[in-house]
Amino acid sequence: MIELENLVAGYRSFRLHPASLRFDAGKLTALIGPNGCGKSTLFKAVSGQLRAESGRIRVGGEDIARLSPRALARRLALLAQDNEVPPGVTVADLVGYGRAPHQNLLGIGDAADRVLVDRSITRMGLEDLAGRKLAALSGGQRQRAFIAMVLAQDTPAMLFDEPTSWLDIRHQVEVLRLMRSLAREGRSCITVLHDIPQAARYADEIVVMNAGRVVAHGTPQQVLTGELIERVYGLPVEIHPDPLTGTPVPVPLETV
Ligand SMILES: Nc1ncnc2c1ncn2[C@@H]1O[C@H](COP(=O)(O)OP(=O)(O)OP(=O)(O)O)[C@@H](O)[C@H]1O
Repeated sequence: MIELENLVAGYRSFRLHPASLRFDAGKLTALIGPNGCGKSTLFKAVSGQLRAESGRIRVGGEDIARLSPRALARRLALLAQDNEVPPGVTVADLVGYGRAPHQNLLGIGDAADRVLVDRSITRMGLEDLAGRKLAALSGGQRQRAFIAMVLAQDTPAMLFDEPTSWLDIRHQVEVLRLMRSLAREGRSCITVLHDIPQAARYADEIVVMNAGRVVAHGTPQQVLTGELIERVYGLPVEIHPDPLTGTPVPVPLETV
């Protein structure tokens, strides 16, 4: 479980308004909101990359301010939005880095680590690319390698910042299904998504942010009203049911 209690964090020119939220284990939550509203800032605070100015963040009941970076990395993994590609590193190396927080200080992994690395590579369909250098991969292949690294970290809490960007439609669906099954395994999973129909289909809950504030939190049916989408995104929409799942789909009121 991830709990935020009156969390304030940010930069000189941008600050999150005090946020109190609970992300339960077993649930996939989608974090949505316009560009620049503070979604990545929230993730940076929860993953310890950005110090909270006030308030508390608990992961699995423990205050992250009291955890070492290594101890936090054994509890929470983050797929960042912009991942640097270290030169010379192969897919298998990168996925192996996911095990680092669990290994001794010499970085020596055991058989169980290797099994997890192999399983993560397979789960992302990267078997044929395992020996290839990241720098020589396409954007989508690289994104899948970074997701595999998060899988190998095997933490009870996982944050994904726009995991479907760069991916073709089949790989998008696979990643959405993967995040759901990671949640069903008992983890707290939170993902930033810009595709609202996908968020509504796959997420158990949706958190909506606007201008640094959490403005709604609930099930897709509860949260995704035309009034809210128009207020938050400044775009008039009509809500239609998804033809397969019945979940809400905002349709912009504009014809080409
Ligand atoms: N390192 C930084 N230093 C100063 N300001 C920053 C920094 N990173 C982000 N910001 C500012 O904080 C605000 C929120 O940015 P953030 O990246 O959290 O938005 P976001 O909701 O994730 O946006 P997007 O959907 O475009 O990814 C923006 O106004 C941005 O310019």
